[in-house]
Amino acid sequence: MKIAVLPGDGIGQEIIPQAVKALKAAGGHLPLDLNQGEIGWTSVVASGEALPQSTIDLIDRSDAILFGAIGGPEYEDWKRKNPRGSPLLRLRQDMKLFANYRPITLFPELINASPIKAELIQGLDLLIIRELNGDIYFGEPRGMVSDTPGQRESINTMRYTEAQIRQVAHAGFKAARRRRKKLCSVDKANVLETMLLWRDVVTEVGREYPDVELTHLFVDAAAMELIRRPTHFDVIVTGNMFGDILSDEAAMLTGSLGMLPSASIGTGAKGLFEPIHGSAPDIAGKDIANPLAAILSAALMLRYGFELEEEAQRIEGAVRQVLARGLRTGDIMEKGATRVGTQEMGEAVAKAIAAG
Ligand SMILES: NC(=O)c1ccc[n+]([C@@H]2O[C@H](COP(=O)([O-])OP(=O)(O)OC[C@H]3O[C@@H](n4cnc5c(N)ncnc54)[C@H](O)[C@@H]3O)[C@@H](O)[C@H]2O)c1
Ligand SMILES: CC(C)[C@H](C(=O)O)[C@@H](O)C(=O)O
Ligand SMILES: [Mg+2]
Repeated sequence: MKIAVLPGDGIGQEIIPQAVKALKAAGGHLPLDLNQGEIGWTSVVASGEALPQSTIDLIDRSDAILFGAIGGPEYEDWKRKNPRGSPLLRLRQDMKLFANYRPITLFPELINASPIKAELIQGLDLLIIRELNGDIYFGEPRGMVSDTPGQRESINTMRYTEAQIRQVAHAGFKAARRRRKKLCSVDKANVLETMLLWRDVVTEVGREYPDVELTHLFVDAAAMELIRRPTHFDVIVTGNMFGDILSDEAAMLTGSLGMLPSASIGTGAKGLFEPIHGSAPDIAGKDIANPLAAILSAALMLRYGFELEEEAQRIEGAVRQVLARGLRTGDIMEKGATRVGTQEMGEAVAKAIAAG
C-alpha cells in the first residue's frame, strides 16, 4: 500500500500529519508505506518548481495520493509570472481523475454547529459528484487576448465533449443506484450551449438506469434548494465549476468547510484523496485548522483506494466519538463544547481509533 503524502501549503502542513496519524492507527496491521513529497508553494521555495520531478516519480510508484492543499498569496502571485498551470489541475488531468466525490454527511453531533436550522439538515446525507477533467477549467482557447491598457481582454472557454459528460453521468447513476436512487443533474442549460449538451447526454444515459429517478436543476436554483431543502437531494452530478462552488456551499450544511473530504477517482486504479478546502492562509500556522476533512479523506482512501471498508469505518467512527465527547476546533465550536487545536483533535481521533 504505497501512499504518496503531499501536504502542500498553509494548513495542508498541519492537517495532513493528523490524517497520517489516523491512517497509522487504523492500518497498523496493514503494509502501509507512506512517502512524503513536495507540491505547491512549499515546493517552489524548496526547488523552484510547483510540481517537481521527484513528486511526479513518487506518484508514479504509489497506489494512492493523500493531498492537503496548495495556494496562498505568494503562490498566486508566483503563478501569474509562471503560468504553467496548477499542479493540482495537472495531476487531476494526467491521472484522468474525471469524478470527484464530495460526500455531504452531517455528523448528528454537529447539528447545532451548522449555521442552518437543525430541522432542515436532520439526517443530511447527500453526495456531490463533480466532473473534474473538463469545463471552463481546461477549455481552449484561454488566456489574455489583449493586454493593451484600457482594452485588456481575457478569455476562458466552457467546453465539454459528449464522452466526458457520459463518463461522469454513469458515475452519478451508479452512485445513486447504490443509495436512494435519486440523481439530480445540475446545469445552466437555459443559457449555455455546453450545458444543453450536458442535459441531453445525462438524459440519454439515464435511459440505461430506469430504476434511478433523474431530475434536472439550473445551478442558481440548485444553490437555493441546497439551503431550502438539502435533505431532498440524494446524488447531485454536475460540471467542474458548478461542483466546485456548490460543494463549498454544501459544506456549511455540515458545520464547516473543514469537515468535507473528497475522493477523486479516474479510469486508472490510482485515486487522489483530499479535503475540499484550500490552504486557508488566514489561519495557517496557528494550530487552529480543523483536521477532520483531511482525516475523513484518509478514510475515503481506505474505502475507495484500497477497498478497506472496515478500516475506513474505524476512522469515521472515531471522528464521531470524539465529536460526541464534545471536542471542537474553532470553526465548529458551540456552547458547552471543549475547544481543541489541530494537533489535539488529530491525537484524540488517533487514540479513539487505537482504543477501537
Ligand atoms: N485543493 C486545494 O488545494 C485548494 C482548494 C481551495 C482553495 N485552494 C487555494 O487555497 C488558497 C486560499 O483560498 P481560499 O481562502 O479562497 O479558500 P480556503 O478553503 O483555503 O479557505 C476559505 C475559508 O475557510 C476556512 N477554512 C478552510 N479550511 C478550514 C479548516 N480545515 N478549518 C477551519 N477553517 C477552514 C479558511 O480559514 C477561510 O476562512 C488559494 O490560493 C486557493 O487557490 C486550494
Ligand atoms: C484550488 C482549485 C484549483 C480547486 C478547484 O477549483 O478545483 C479547489 O477549489 C478545489 O475545490 O479543489
Ligand atoms: Mg474548491
